Amino acid sequence: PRSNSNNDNGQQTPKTQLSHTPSVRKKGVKDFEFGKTLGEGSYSTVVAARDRSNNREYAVKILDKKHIIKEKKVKYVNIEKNTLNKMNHPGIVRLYYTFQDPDSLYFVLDHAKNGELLTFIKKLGSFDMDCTKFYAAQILSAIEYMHSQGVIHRDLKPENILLDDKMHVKVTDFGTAKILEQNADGEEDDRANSFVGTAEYVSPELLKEKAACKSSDFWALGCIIYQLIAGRPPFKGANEYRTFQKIVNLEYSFPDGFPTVARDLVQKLLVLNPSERLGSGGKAGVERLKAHSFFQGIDWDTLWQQPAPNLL
Ligand SMILES: NC(=O)c1nn(CC2CCNCC2)c2c1CCc1cnc(N=C3C=CCC=C3)nc1-2
Repeated sequence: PRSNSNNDNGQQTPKTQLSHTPSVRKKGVKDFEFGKTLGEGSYSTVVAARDRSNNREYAVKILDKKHIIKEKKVKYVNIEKNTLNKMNHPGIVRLYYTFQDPDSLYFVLDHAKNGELLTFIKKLGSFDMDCTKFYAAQILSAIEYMHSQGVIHRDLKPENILLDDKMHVKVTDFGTAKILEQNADGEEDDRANSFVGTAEYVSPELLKEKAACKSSDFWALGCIIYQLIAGRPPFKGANEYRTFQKIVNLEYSFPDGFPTVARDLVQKLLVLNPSERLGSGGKAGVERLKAHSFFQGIDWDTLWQQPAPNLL
């Protein structure tokens, strides 16, 4: 969590505002030189941008106010901003500050220059075990942190796992995340009933009970580890309905040559009952997952300081 002296600009304002201290000016569109479009959503566009004052590169998410209101997405936009504001971890895209103009909201975020993990899976076909272990460990480290902040991502997939200039993981797209503390009174979150993630990575409990839980992110991790090695996700039908059927019936198989230790881990993550999934059961559950022999050799304390293994 940021120190509470940070203003909207994410900049430190001196605790005692001395009279001669210049007031911190809010950034605006004119402070940036916008470049290529990185992605488009139904009510947002993400554009690479350079801050003219310090030449720093960002990804600026531009949200159209009229569209947000028309599509009744105000709640999602607030969830995304509140979630990102809570996050302070090397494996999660950082929100530096926000500003607005009459038509749009602007979220100034980390720019992950190497794009989506999916691009590298497609380019390479599959990852070797060292690369798979490193990226699975970084994704798990980011999930562990998110959960410690009471946040479930709910839509983890190789398209939302970005890679920065050091080829380290940057998880993004928290627009459909669930903040657990919002249901302090234990009320079922109505969004849990409406939102379903991306077909290939959605957990059986989200399909059957419409109840996302932390364990749903571990299910997605199992699908991603399988895909890093096999080059394709474990559950893929001719259409979304067929994919959902495969998931709830746990209908998948390992290709020949799938490493045994990875097979054992995936089998312990792709478990229909979320409470029996490896990783579930709070901190102790995550520690059991991190201790799995698949992660042998991973130093969790220095993981984010290590150079990424060479993918190519
Ligand atoms: N929805 C978002 O918040 C978001 N969307 N993108 C681009 C998407 C493209 C499709 N797959 C998911 C990401 C971003 C962000 C956060 C902030 C963010 C930071 N860096 C990048 N970098 C990219 C570099 C090359 C290609 C795509 C993205 N992208 C984003």
